[in-house]
Amino acid sequence: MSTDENGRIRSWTLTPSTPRYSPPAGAVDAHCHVFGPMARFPFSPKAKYLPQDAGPDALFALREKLGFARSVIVQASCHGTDNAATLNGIAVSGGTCRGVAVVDPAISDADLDMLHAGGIRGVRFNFLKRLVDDAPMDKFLDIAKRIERLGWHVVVYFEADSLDEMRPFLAAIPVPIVIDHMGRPDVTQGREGADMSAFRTLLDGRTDIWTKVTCPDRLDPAGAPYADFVKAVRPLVADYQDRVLWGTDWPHPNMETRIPDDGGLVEVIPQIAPTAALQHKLLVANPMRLYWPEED
Ligand SMILES: O=C(O)/C=C(\CC(=O)C(=O)O)C(=O)O
Repeated sequence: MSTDENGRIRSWTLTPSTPRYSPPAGAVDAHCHVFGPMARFPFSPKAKYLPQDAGPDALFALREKLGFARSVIVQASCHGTDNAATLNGIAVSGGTCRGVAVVDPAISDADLDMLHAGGIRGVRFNFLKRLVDDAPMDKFLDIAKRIERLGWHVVVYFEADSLDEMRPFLAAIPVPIVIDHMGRPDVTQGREGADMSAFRTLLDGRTDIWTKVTCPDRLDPAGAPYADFVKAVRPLVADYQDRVLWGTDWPHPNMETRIPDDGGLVEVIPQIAPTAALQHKLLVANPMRLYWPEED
């Protein structure tokens, strides 16, 4: 763990390995964040963690090293509902980033339009109590209805033990849904364990629910090379191949005691998506359809 003299935490490695696996041309990292830089983009007073700066330059350097061409910057809870840092990351990317915002339920239509012009293509609803103080389903549903005209989707972050209470809420959302990190299943239960089975039932209920097959570092307690994650997730990628996304999750918020090697995370890709066709869907075709539909 690295904490600086101001108590700001670094949850990412400064020396990632170069992966042996090379992603296909045009690969998209569909889940990453930027933190600050704080001097320009202060953190929210409600932030549950205070990270060191992890701005667009560091994101782009890592992306280059890992062999990715584009990124989807997901607004992290430490920036609250002020999306300025995310918009800045998109603005300086020369068209190679799009984003997912977190918005105040009272946001105006004009401000939603501004977010769209800035490259935002979805809104994130975070239900993790350790990250946010409240998650009002009725207000989230209202936002989900209001973003339909923009062609956006929602990204929902919850943990496996709350899946049942999420079902009616998810069923009422009128736009495509992307579930972060498969709703955080216990991957040690295996491919047919209770968590994975419940999650598959959710995916089977609607063809426009997508998921990010991300975060072996968060989900597999044994750590690299993440054997349980691979065993549980590979069948999911095969069975739902047109609605899976992959991302680094850099700079790995709250992972300061178990900082992953980003190169090692990339090595997991060919294990969960073992053919070139699956890799192309996971890393190029699927994220392009969702985030750059005009190029599809
Ligand atoms: O980045 C992630 O995917 C996961 C996070 C952080 C997060 O979501 C946030 O700060 O908004 C987590 O589990 O702590």
